[in-house]
Amino acid sequence: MIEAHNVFKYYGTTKALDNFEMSVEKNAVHAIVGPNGSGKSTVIKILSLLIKPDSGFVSIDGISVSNVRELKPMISVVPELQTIPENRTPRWILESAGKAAKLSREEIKYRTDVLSELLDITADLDRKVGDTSKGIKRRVSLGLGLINDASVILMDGSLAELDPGFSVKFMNSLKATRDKTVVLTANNMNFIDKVCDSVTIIKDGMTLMNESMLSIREKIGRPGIMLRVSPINIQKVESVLRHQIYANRIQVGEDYILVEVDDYLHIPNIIRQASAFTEVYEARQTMTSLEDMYHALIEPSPGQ
Ligand SMILES: Nc1ncnc2c1ncn2[C@@H]1O[C@H](COP(=O)(O)OP(=O)(O)OP(=O)(O)O)[C@@H](O)[C@H]1O
Repeated sequence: MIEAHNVFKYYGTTKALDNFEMSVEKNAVHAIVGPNGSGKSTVIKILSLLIKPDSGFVSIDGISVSNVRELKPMISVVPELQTIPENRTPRWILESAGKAAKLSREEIKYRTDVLSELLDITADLDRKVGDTSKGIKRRVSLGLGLINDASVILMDGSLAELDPGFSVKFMNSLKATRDKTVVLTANNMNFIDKVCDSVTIIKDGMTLMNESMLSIREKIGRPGIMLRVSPINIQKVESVLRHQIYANRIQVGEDYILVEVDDYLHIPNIIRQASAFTEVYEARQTMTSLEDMYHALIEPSPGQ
């Protein structure tokens, strides 16, 4: 639904995007992650039709981003916090945006009510934004991004300052509508893992990875167990475990053994075998996370 291929973008002599590639499926929630200055906002600005790529191809629903007039009604960008007027109420702000989007009076009323519920701002609807918390201001900005019911929602850091519980609930409600494609920038891997359908990892304007969470989970989702054990006989335990066909990777420290397996089913066997030779103080399931994968991609290994 959203395609970006061979995209280059310069600001003067600064190369912000360097052969950038991204594919996002229709109605997916997609995260762009990367270090500061890697080009995330530049991608969002191109999709928001605010700037043009220098070369390459970017399209939404098969329509090139150069076709601004056709694409504009399909896209909504969650505005930056500083654009939210402090001396107005959330109700006034949402209703004014509804009028600007040429919605009917009934639609404005309906959408303001629905959004207040979704954003959990009903109690603050008639207070001046300046008298409310930063979180409420954020929620109002999200409301502005949703008021015209566009099919593509762009969020550049728009979920910052919100408590994680709210962000996950909010995104899940958006996903439940099944008629919105959301592209967001975020750096909380736990949040991305919970709500996103796909991820692009970007560094220095280049795509390091563009994949669905499903295929990422297949790659990283190898279960394991961390055993905290007595140092006595630890080598014996290691040698026994290394002979087990289901123990894929074993890491041993002074007082721990970390074993990766194909299936959680094998974990009781591992605990049993370790307990036969040494004392096991703690057994904890582990899983390589999206965060681990991100750091492995972003941070070059020593010698590189
Ligand atoms: N208007 C501009 N003029 C000059 N250089 C710019 C401009 N906007 C961005 N850049 C540069 O382009 C590169 C990519 O910036 P961009 O804002 O897209 O990165 P980002 O990943 O969103 O960063 P952050 O996480 O810090 O917000 C950076 O080197 C940045 O300094």
